[in-house]
Amino acid sequence: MTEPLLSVRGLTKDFQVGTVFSRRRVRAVNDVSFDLPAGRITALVGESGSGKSTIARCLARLEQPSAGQVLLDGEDVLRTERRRASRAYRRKVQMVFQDPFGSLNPVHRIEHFLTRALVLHGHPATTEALREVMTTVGLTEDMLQSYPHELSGGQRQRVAIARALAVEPRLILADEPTSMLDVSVRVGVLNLMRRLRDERDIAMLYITHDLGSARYLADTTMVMFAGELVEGGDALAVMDAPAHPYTRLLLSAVPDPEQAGSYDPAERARLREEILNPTSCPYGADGTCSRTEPVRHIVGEDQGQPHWVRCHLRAPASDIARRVLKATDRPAGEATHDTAKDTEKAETTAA
Ligand SMILES: Nc1ncnc2c1ncn2[C@@H]1O[C@H](COP(=O)(O)OP(=O)(O)OP(=O)(O)O)[C@@H](O)[C@H]1O
Repeated sequence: MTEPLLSVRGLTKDFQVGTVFSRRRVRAVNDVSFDLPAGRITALVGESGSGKSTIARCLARLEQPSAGQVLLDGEDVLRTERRRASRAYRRKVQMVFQDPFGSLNPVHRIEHFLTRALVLHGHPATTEALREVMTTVGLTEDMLQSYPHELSGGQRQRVAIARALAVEPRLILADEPTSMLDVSVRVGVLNLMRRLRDERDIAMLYITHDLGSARYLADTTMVMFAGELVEGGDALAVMDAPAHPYTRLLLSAVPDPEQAGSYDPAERARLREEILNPTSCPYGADGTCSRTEPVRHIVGEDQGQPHWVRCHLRAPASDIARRVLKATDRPAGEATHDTAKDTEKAETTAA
């Protein structure tokens, strides 16, 4: 088995919120570990506020993790580049933001964004280089002279991907890259990501709350709930045989176009009840999962689709590690990220 390109170990992120008089800590990400192999798309799915963007922002070094390791090619960059990421790290790990409108400054032509990315990372911004990167993302060379408002949302997101690609990254962190796009152009961006994986061996972390697109695009899927990873593995295995009550709840919201009546509000209500009901799901009010951490174990072997889940309900009794967790705040409130500022920070804070 080949080494993963990037490994995350025990990643934890706390935010301080509130006023000077009522400071409190919000744990947005708690002890998360996973690998991102080259040439694979890994989807990170979960509802709003579950901590997906915080993970991406920690990996892009826009946020400083509170604890954990981020190993790029086996080297813990949080130790070796403690204060801020090196230029080499930023070149290898690029981020594409959700908002294709906010991430491109309207006063500049497209050529400016790509030239700037190339120059910042030490590549000559030749006409040939610009043409190549535009062609790769399915845009024409004449669009280099356009302003962002002259392009469609889908085209703008392709420019954002082109900007990331210009520096020849090995990992792209794509945070809801299609959620602001019209359905008709979404699939084009998803297909572009797939092509980049296949042709350039790029690793991708695809963050989404759209399970349909995760199923369409991803090789591996990880499910995030309240700051923790609860289930993961082969994308089809997770989607076809979800083991965690929360994954089943998420999937129950996705209608199957080939199956009439597949969106069943009564079934969805039952699943929600299963999560909230202390006798059926320890994530509920009896708090088993907040007192003792469920260990990862494998499910679905009997159906030939093994993947992992962290759930007391699914654990054989012998598997349950009775490790007492520190009391942690659960995520609350809304994140306020400014895409334009983030883009600028991601570009310019290279050491
Ligand atoms: N800068 C911040 N300051 C305080 N709390 C934050 C900050 N950024 C995120 N959070 C909190 O951390 C939690 C996780 O937020 P995050 O944006 O990572 O979730 P998400 O799963 O990406 O949601 P969405 O899909 O809505 O973007 C939320 O409760 C959020 O309010």
